Amino acid sequence: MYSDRNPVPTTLRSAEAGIWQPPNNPPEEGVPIMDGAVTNCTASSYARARPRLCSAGLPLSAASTPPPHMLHTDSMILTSGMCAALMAMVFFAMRRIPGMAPGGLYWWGLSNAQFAVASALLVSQGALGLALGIGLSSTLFIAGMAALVIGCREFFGLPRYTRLVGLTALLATLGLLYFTFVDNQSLMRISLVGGFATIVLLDVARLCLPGARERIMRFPALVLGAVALAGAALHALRATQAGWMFAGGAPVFDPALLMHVVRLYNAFAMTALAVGFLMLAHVRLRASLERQITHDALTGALSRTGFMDACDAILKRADRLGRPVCLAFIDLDHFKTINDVYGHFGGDRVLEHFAASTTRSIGNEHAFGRLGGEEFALLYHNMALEDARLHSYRLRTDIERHGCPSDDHWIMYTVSIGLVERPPGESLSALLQRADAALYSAKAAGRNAVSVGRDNGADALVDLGATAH
Ligand SMILES: Nc1nc2c(ncn2[C@@H]2O[C@H](COP(=O)(O)OP(=O)(O)OP(=O)(O)O)[C@@H](O)[C@H]2O)c(=O)[nH]1
Repeated sequence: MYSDRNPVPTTLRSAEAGIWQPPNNPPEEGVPIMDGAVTNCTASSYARARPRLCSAGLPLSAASTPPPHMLHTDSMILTSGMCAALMAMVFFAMRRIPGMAPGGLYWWGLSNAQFAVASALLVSQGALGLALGIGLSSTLFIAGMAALVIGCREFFGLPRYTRLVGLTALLATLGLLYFTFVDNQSLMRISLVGGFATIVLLDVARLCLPGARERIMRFPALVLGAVALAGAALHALRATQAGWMFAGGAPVFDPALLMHVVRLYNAFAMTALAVGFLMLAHVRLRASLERQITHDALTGALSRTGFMDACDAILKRADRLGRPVCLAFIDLDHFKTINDVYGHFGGDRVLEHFAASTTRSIGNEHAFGRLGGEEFALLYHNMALEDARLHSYRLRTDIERHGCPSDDHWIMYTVSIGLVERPPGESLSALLQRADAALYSAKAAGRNAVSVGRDNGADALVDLGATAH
């Protein structure tokens, strides 16, 4: 039935591919949609070809209604545009959560808003004409892609290169406008937009995939990387083929089919990328909230809650493996006086200095936390009493000798430490009480001291510093 003089109508060819294109919504001007005689079908030639649907045995009513098993590209683009609009609202709303503002959310919101408008323009191209339908929607698509990659760079804490990305997007847009209004060349438009999308998606994949190394980011990072890589491959293929055809080469893949696949990909990817970014933002928000609960904001040491949780885990492990555990209760001496002399800010510097010095002096397997004010605790895991006493002694003497650097002077301060070893099976609260009692002894003995508490409740004061009084 079909020949070079009477080629297969687009609807039927697309139907073979499982993709339905409504006959009264012609493909982009000048895009070759058929092999054989009609190699450069325009809207008008498409309109001329339309009656052949009927002569091909397909009634017009059937041709204008998508068969139920096929995909309707315009509906998909419109649906994904609506999803993009919703996602934009979600990103802008999330941005208001404290601490989330510099996480790329503004750019992702902007990008989704641009995709939403671009989708609406794209599906209305029949009614809006070339300028708004193709020109503006492609411009918005380019701008959305630029915002997407800037958001990614900001999220991962890298330089945003806003000017470079913006300049590249501007050049692509100028080329697009030239090949729309000055020299109407759809193949060059496809090349430009596809080339720009390829670069952006490759960069997004390059930025996201390393995030998969972090356990909590693995899933969204892999999803984003895979979607971006697939998109980069598709856009690169279409852009290369369009450039090749512009240079006079014959198409390797069916251009109409490729166009539909890319459009379907874009419709799917807009939502997939937005959901992926949302998952990344959620992971970041969760980690930040967890850190706020488990860590002290001023010193970076574990908070009381974080310390208790870490102690529970360490004690369970120690019981299971039969390992020794010691607990040191540490209090900064005369801290009220430090505040009075150096101000609250000076006192804060001392707290930060002590936490940093202690953290530096212990490994990751021990737990160190700020229990409140100027009180800290250190749980030594897999360390017998003598080693823990030596560490406590060194910590006390280092603090006493070096003090805390401040603007133009040193704030000298000391610490008192109560140390106990845990007999197997002792509860955390009992251990804490004994360490507190040992600390009380160190304070009572004049401060700047390490007091070791014994199992039977007696304290053995083992070391007093030079400045103790
Ligand atoms: N700068 C600063 N001061 C704090 C902070 N939290 C608690 N403080 C102060 O720490 C001081 C603790 O004073 P005290 O409990 O009397 O203890 P002290 O002066 O260290 O005396 P001793 O423990 O007996 O040596 C109080 O003045 C609190 O205001 C903080 O986060 N920053």
